[in-house]
Amino acid sequence: MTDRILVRGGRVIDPARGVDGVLDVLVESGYVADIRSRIDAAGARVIDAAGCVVAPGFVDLHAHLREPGFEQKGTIATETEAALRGGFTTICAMPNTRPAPDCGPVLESIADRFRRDGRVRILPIGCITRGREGRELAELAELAAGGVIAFSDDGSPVADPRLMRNALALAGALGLPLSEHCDSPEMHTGGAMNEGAVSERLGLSGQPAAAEAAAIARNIELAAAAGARLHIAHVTTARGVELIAEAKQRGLPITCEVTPSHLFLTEDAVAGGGPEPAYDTNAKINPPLRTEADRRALLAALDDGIIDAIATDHAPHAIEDKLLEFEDAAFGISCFESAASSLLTLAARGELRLERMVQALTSAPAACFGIDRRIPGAGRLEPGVSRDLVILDPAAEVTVDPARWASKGKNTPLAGQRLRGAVRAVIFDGTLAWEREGAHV
Ligand SMILES: NC(=O)N[C@@H](CC(=O)O)C(=O)O
Ligand SMILES: [Zn+2]
Ligand SMILES: [Zn+2]
Repeated sequence: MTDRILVRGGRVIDPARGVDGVLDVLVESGYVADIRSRIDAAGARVIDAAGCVVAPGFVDLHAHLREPGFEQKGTIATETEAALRGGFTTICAMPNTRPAPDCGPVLESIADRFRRDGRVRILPIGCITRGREGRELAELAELAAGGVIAFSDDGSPVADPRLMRNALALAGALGLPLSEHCDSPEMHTGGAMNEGAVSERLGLSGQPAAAEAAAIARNIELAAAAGARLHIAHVTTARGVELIAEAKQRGLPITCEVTPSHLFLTEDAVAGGGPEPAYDTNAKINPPLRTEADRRALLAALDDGIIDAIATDHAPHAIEDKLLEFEDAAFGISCFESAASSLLTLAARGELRLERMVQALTSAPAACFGIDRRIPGAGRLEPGVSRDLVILDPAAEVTVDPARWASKGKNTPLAGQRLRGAVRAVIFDGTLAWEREGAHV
């Protein structure tokens, strides 16, 4: 049985089709059926969306689901339920699992689990190298035939430039993008956080901005030589953005993403808000939270389209992975369930345009990986084709409460923070799949 739902009077933002206005949306028989200024649908369940934004279901290019191999951090069932609550109805799963999908049979077994346990649509990303070890190429052709949407060794940059060159050439020949975690770990001093004044004050080891910029520059050159599509995962530095802008100016098929964490937070989160350094391991992420100048450069680049998409890099960890000395704690922030609220808070502050935010969460990521060709209607609201939509309440006042999250990963530096704006409801596959209750996310 499918729902018949009338979403009444919301501000419908569908960047793919240039729609932005107060409209009614009728969902029926599993699809977005009609979008017009006034729809009468007798018998339909009515959701009054006045004051709310109605957008396509969000598309995430970068998420860590942890299963198989790290089920204490998260499972496909828990993390996709978290995705759903966050408004993400189509997500790309990074391959740093155990086993890692580096050949057809492993991919097939993981894809079976996705189909069985996924609460949202999951597109697998295949490894670049065997076992993600950076020594020899994975079975890229087999992975492409098995349906991967892209290749990545995320978490482990491909260090060997010749291997990277071969990977780009092969990925290009297979018509798939390669998403690269751009970093040069040999430039780090340990690398627990951003290298700079804060790391010095806290006595922590650092990752210089140059380590990201150098890797971005190298990978742009290799992609240009190979004529391949390169997607730069989680860019965090002002200099990285400049290099990407220049590559795009040259007409190279380079795309990139930024995380809500790097748009909303800076390295100061590591030290906490108070007078005493807090060494908050929940603010430990790779690449690290950077300076306020970097954050402003990321917002500006997102605004003018140099940064294509917002991707969560949702990285759940078990409590014991974070209850360690800062240098020993795991990297990563769990953020499916807080992403929309931190971005809407930026919009409320005037730091991010709402229309651009919606675009960077929907049509733009769908275009980066060609997702709309795999999943018709993904990232847009096309009557008779699209199946998912998100209702956002930009005026909601909410407190971040990870204890109530569906995600097993409670690792967020935002716990207890008051944010402005939240996901109100999510329609997935044409049914009302989730509605927020209470003043927390
Ligand atoms: N972002 C992180 O800090 N961690 C990610 C790996 C990654 O995205 O590089 C993870 O898998 O935990
Ligand atoms: Zn990464
Ligand atoms: Zn990641």
